[in-house]
Amino acid sequence: MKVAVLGAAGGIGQALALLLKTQLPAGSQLSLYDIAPVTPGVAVDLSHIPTAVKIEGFSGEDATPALKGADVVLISAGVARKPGMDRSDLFNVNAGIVRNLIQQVADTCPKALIGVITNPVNTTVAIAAEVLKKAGVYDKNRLFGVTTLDIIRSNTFVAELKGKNPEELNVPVVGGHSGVTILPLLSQIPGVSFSEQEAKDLTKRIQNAGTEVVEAKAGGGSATLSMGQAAAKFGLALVRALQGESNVVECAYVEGDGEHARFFSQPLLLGKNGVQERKPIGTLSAFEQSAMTGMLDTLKKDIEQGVDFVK
Ligand SMILES: NC(=O)c1ccc[n+]([C@@H]2O[C@H](COP(=O)([O-])OP(=O)(O)OC[C@H]3O[C@@H](n4cnc5c(N)ncnc54)[C@H](O)[C@@H]3O)[C@@H](O)[C@H]2O)c1
Ligand SMILES: O=C(O)C[C@H](O)C(=O)O
Repeated sequence: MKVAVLGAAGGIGQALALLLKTQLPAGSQLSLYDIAPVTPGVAVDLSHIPTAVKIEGFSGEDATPALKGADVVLISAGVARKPGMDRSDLFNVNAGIVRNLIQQVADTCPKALIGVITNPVNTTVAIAAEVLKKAGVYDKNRLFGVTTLDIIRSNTFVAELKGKNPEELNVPVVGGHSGVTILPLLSQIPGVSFSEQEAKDLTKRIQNAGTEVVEAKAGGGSATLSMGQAAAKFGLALVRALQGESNVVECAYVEGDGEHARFFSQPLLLGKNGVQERKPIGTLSAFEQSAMTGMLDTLKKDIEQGVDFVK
């Protein structure tokens, strides 16, 4: 099993690489790539950790050596937000970066499962899909926008509010990954209930959690460590599914049947070929239903922007 991390010298990339070096199954290969010249050094540093995971690092303009034979590709290359910015403000720089890297994935490891972390995820995943389509290798079951951070944040915040063990919670979060498009389904948590006001306030906190970190870091970037953990959780789930483990279910932003929007985050059963089954999002509360209706225009515009960029 080979996992490639693109953007591996960055805040997320280094945290993710550390977690993968220590948690990938024995015998796996971990390949790091970033334009930053330090990347081979990051790999040397991690190589001294005594696990049976072989690691190598590459830098420069060409990601091909890192991508050769990759089964899973996780992409966090790109710029991060500063206070006062929306995720959509990252489009101008990150759209081109994602287009270029996905083109290299299409050329080198077209069958890999791809997890896009780079923001704005609502749009960069649409860019990735269109690039893969143009290259004739698009499989909608193999391309994911990584929204796991919204789930782990929801688990944490719900646990804090309700005195629960966060590790026993798994809050489904559907929609997209920015502002109002992030919709935690708080009504579906077994054994936990919320007043109308609690549900409203908590939903808002989850939607603004990225901004909470951006403001706290005061110009020093956005979430990197919690995102490293989230990306590792998602990447390891893909690996477990590829290895034949059953009942691997994670929420992620994928192309579905278009019932709500072309791309939509929902619970997915993962298998050897990526998405094995798109699970229904279940019954929504009146508040969630209205939030869902309210987000769709924004989400569809975000997707359209990505499609237009590649046209
Ligand atoms: N999906 C999510 O939930 C989520 C969460 C947090 C951050 N993000 C996004 O992840 C991205 C990375 O965040 P970060 O904090 O790691 O940023 P960072 O600046 O710390 O790291 C980004 C890395 O990308 C590299 N890079 C830039 N252009 C590249 C290219 N063309 N090819 C290869 N590497 C390139 C840089 O050298 C840098 O090492 C941002 O877009 C951020 O908004 C997404
Ligand atoms: O908020 C950001 O810009 C980064 C990321 O999408 C997050 O949710 O923390």
